[in-house]
Amino acid sequence: MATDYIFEGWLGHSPEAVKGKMEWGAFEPKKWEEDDVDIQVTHCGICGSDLHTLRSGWGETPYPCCVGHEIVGKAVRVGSNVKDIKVGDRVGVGAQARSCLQPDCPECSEGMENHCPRGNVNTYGSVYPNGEGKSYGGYADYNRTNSHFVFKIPDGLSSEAAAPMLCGGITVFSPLKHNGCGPGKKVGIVGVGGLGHFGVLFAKALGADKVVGISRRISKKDAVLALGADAYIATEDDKDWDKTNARTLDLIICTVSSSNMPLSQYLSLLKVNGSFIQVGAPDGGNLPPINAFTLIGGGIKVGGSAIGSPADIKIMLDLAVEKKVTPWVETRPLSEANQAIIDLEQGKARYRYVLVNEKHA
Ligand SMILES: NC(=O)c1ccc[n+]([C@@H]2O[C@H](COP(=O)([O-])OP(=O)(O)OC[C@H]3O[C@@H](n4cnc5c(N)ncnc54)[C@H](O)[C@@H]3O)[C@@H](O)[C@H]2O)c1
Ligand SMILES: [Zn+2]
Repeated sequence: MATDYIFEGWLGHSPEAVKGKMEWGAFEPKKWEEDDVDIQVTHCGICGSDLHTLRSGWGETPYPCCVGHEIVGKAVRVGSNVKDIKVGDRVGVGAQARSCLQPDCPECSEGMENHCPRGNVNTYGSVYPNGEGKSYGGYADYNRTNSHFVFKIPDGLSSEAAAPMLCGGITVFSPLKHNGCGPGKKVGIVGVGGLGHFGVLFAKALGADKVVGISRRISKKDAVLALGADAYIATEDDKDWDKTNARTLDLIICTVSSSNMPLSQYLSLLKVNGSFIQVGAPDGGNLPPINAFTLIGGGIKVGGSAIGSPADIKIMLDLAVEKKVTPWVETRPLSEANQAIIDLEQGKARYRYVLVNEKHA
């Protein structure tokens, strides 16, 4: 197989990159190992995390950094240890590129690689252990990732639909699945952006009785109902929304990453024994304070969730085919990635931008 391609992509060199200042350039992928797959990238979704990382919102990013962790493309080089992927297969990579995968790791050996506390490497902006290099994401021509975190894309899914599922989709699918979303349950999704729109789609696909989209303005109502939500709450436009809807939901998934969101009011929407799962990740990490009596009096639980395991990603992709889950995607040329991140920051995406690599698609 030919291995004479070069790794090039959009590189952020400083926090200014988030203002549309990424520059095209070459990068050195991780050192090749026989567990790896090289992917000729055709599609890459734009996740809110790309913006946090470009601006060093979660701590100093190791620039230069090529973001993008919703990658789909063609396998062009496959290591000799890799069993289930062939050259030519259509494959994808999400937000995780490595975990320790050791038999004595409770998380890895029990299918929770996404929570592995040692040797975890993000698809971009991480440093591999043992001098293998840095990780670089999918706003690029090629990507190199350990095959444990490379997924075959089922025939029933288009590449532009599958790409954003690999981070945006799994990040809501996993907490929905693990917190009882299904028949008989009423589920709220707070923040209807990329993740939130997947929250509505997957809560319906999992069979929830009622799915409520919760966002700030009334202007998104028709679109969110068209996505499949049964009801909509506009927290800045509906008067007394928290009182009218108090104790109506079994589960809330919150995708908002603002440190001053009305958290106590969101919690008041939960029934006794209800769960609130935070997936939005604010710059700096802080959420608004929670009053103990809100938790005690309401008998509610607050938790968090990180992306999803490889096993859950496969289950999600199969469910998406079976239930014909169709994300609302707007494709943008990879050459215009800088404008696309500006537009996402300004809230223009409806609901996920997917970059298409004109050279390979
Ligand atoms: N937990 C994880 O593993 C994980 C994985 C992926 C992304 N994330 C994080 O999730 C967050 C959302 O990512 P995304 O890709 O959906 O971003 P996005 O920009 O597509 O969507 C965010 C949405 O939240 C809305 N919003 C912002 N402030 C709000 C507020 N105060 N009230 C209600 N809505 C508000 C915005 O209008 C937007 O629609 C980001 O912080 C991202 O880093 C976490
Ligand atoms: Zn992401």
